[in-house]
This record gives sequence, C-alpha cells and structure tokens, in this order.
Amino acid sequence: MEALIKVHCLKHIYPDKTEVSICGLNFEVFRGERVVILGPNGAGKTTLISHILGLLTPVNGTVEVLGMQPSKSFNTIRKKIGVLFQNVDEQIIGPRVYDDIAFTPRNEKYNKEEIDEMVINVAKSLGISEILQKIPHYLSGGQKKKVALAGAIVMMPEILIMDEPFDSLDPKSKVEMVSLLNHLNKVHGITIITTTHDINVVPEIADKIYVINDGNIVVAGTPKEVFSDMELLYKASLEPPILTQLFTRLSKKGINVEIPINMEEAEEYLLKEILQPVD
Ligand SMILES: Nc1ncnc2c1ncn2[C@@H]1O[C@H](COP(=O)(O)OP(=O)(O)OP(=O)(O)O)[C@@H](O)[C@H]1O
Repeated sequence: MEALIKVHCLKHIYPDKTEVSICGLNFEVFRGERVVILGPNGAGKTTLISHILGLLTPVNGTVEVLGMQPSKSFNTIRKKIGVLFQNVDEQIIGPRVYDDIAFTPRNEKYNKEEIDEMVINVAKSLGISEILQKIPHYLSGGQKKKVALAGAIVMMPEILIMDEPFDSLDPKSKVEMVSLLNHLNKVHGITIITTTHDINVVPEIADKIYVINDGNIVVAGTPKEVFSDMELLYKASLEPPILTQLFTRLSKKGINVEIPINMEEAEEYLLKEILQPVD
C-alpha cells in the first residue's frame, strides 16, 4: 500500500537560523491510520506538521503528501487536509462562530441550505450548537478549540492534522473529542495525525506512534510496542502512561503481567493474573 504522507530526513532552518532536523526513521502515514507524534518541547512536531501542510519548505530531505510536494502544491493539498493549529486564535477568523465554521463551504460555493446543514451538523457533533451566534473572541479556550475543529472537519477532509487538540479541554470534552475523532476515522475513513503531550489519551487515538527526540524519529510502533519500553520513553523526555508505570512496577515485583494500553486491558490482566475472577 502506498503511504499518503512520506517524510524522509527533513531539515528546516528558520529565519533566525534555528535549525530543526527530523531524521532517523522515515515518517509514513497510510490511509485510514490514526497516527500520534510524541516528543519533548521543541522536538520539531509543529515544524513537521507545517511541512506536511506546505507552510514551510525544507532545506534538506523530502516531504510528499498524496504524491505531491506540499510547498509546491499548497492549494491542492490544503483542500484535502483539515487542520487544527496549536494556537487557535490565529485560526478563527469569522465574526461569529457560524461564519467561521461556514468559511470554507462558502468559499467552495455551497448554497445557503447546504451550508446551514453542514454547520449545524458539525456544531451538534461537537456540542457547540448553543454558541453559533457568539463572537469567537469572547469564547473560552476549550470552546475556541471546538470551533476551530468544527471548521477543520466541516468539509470532511481526507486527512485531519491536529497540534495539541486536548489543550484546555475539560475531562468531559476530552472524552467527547476522542470519541468524535474515532467516529470520524471509523465511519468517514479520515486519516488522523495528532501531536499531544497528553500521554494517557494516546492509546485511545493511535494505531501508530512516532517519537521524535534530539533531531531524530527514534521510534515508530503501535502503542503497545512504544509504551512497553519505559527506558526509551524516559530517554525521549516522555513520561510513560500511568498504567505502564504501574504494571512495570508490578512486573518487577514478580507478577507476570503484560503492559496494558488502556483501562479495559488493565482490568482484564489483573483479573486474570492476580485476582480470581468473581462470578
Ligand atoms: N518561527 C520560528 N522561528 C524560529 N524558531 C522556531 C520557529 N518555530 C519554531 N522554532 C524552533 O524550532 C524548534 C522546534 O519547534 P517546534 O514548535 O516544531 O517544536 P514542538 O515539538 O512542536 O514543541 P512543543 O511541544 O513545545 O509544541 C524549537 O527550537 C523552536 O524554538
């Protein structure tokens, strides 16, 4: 199968001469995958995303999206990618929430009824129907995130890229966002790429994880593979998920348990290995 996105040994130099290198393993995303990029502050996650979006041009290395070079085919590629930036204030441009979400459908010349239906449906799926007439500037941080995400998915793009989508979301909103993202992936086949520092949510939203550290992609694997290697996570300045930490401690105490990637697995392993299942 051909990868939708391929990045090979990228090097970027910002105008102030800051050099960012993302070498090591290749970064590859296949259709329908949910990919999470992890790495400490300043590792280059946003830089990588900006290259995939065609906002930056590499000085070295290659970036290929849907068979094109994003920096050269910016307009074609951007129609196929929905994006949620880390700083949503730079992304929200409409005078009212409704206008902001309707921005791209209006540009694409959909008629009023179609736009109404698209905006109302996406607002409902994000629980923001009540704020469609509000001025975005006065929204809370979490509400702004949801509005920006609504704008990113209103056209049902092939690929959705999100930089720190869970920042400033309350626990309930985070659970809802995870379930919406998984719905978009399963039902609409949208390929999803996410950066996050919220490590505990990663198993819920990742088929594959890339870890960037010290200028290199040092690991690529499933959540199970990546989270089983605590040493590697610490080396990359990442805090392993709480379940990984707990089960590693249990296994050091001689309890023979696999590392679970979510609460359901943890419960299953505990019941199987430590406790006798209660009928
Ligand atoms: N516009 C810019 N001009 C100069 N340097 C920049 C610019 N944007 C990013 N950098 C630098 O590039 C490096 C990588 O930054 P980037 O934002 O890609 O990291 P990140 O992994 O997304 O970090 P974080 O987890 O903190 O969001 C950092 O050293 C940063 O200071």
